[in-house]
Amino acid sequence: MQVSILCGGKSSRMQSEKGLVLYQNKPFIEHIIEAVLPISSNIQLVTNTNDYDYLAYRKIKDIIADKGPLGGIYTALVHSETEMNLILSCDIPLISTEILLELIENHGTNFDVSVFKDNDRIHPLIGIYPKKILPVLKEAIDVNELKMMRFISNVKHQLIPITDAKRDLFKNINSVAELNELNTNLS
Ligand SMILES: Nc1nc2c(ncn2[C@@H]2O[C@H](COP(=O)(O)OP(=O)(O)OP(=O)(O)O)[C@@H](O)[C@H]2O)c(=O)[nH]1
Ligand SMILES: [Mg+2]
Repeated sequence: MQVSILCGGKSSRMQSEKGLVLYQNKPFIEHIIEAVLPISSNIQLVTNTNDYDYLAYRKIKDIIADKGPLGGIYTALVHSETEMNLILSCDIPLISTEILLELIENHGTNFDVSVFKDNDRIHPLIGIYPKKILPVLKEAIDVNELKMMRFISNVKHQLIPITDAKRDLFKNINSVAELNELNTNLS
């Protein structure tokens, strides 16, 4: 299974490349790769900068620039060699192999997209996406309808519930304040 990590955002809240900020002295991206490796070493990073060149995984640039995570997923799927794809954002340093396996194992074959849902929200950037949804993604980009939630509602999708106890694993860290809190509370 192809795994794609989206590293193409503007990091405007973090103000430095989000995938490379440190949690427990290790860049976020390396935490994520570590969680992924027991599942697949077929990893590609969707990034528009050279900041990730030190990592020995394939880097690909957004085919259509500035289309947000949806555009990143589009690029990931165009380059993917497998029908089924695990898509991850670069700002989830607490993600674990176990929870990713839970997603993969619960992905029903009669659904196209599978994403986690907790009590508050859906997590579209920890998800299973098939190559066959590429035309739907392209259409969304063409009409500039870039909201992930809107996109998901337009495809056959499965919401996989997660318990409150596991919620922290999904924490996405967007700002310096959130990063400081993470490093203070959880290290
Ligand atoms: N490839 C690609 N990934 C993107 C793009 N925009 C956002 N992402 C990724 O999508 C995930 C979630 O995006 P955001 O939380 O909005 O990240 P961001 O845009 O870098 O940060 P903000 O500027 O603070 O919103 C992160 O992994 C980003 O790297 C894009 O245009 N291209
Ligand atoms: Mg953003």
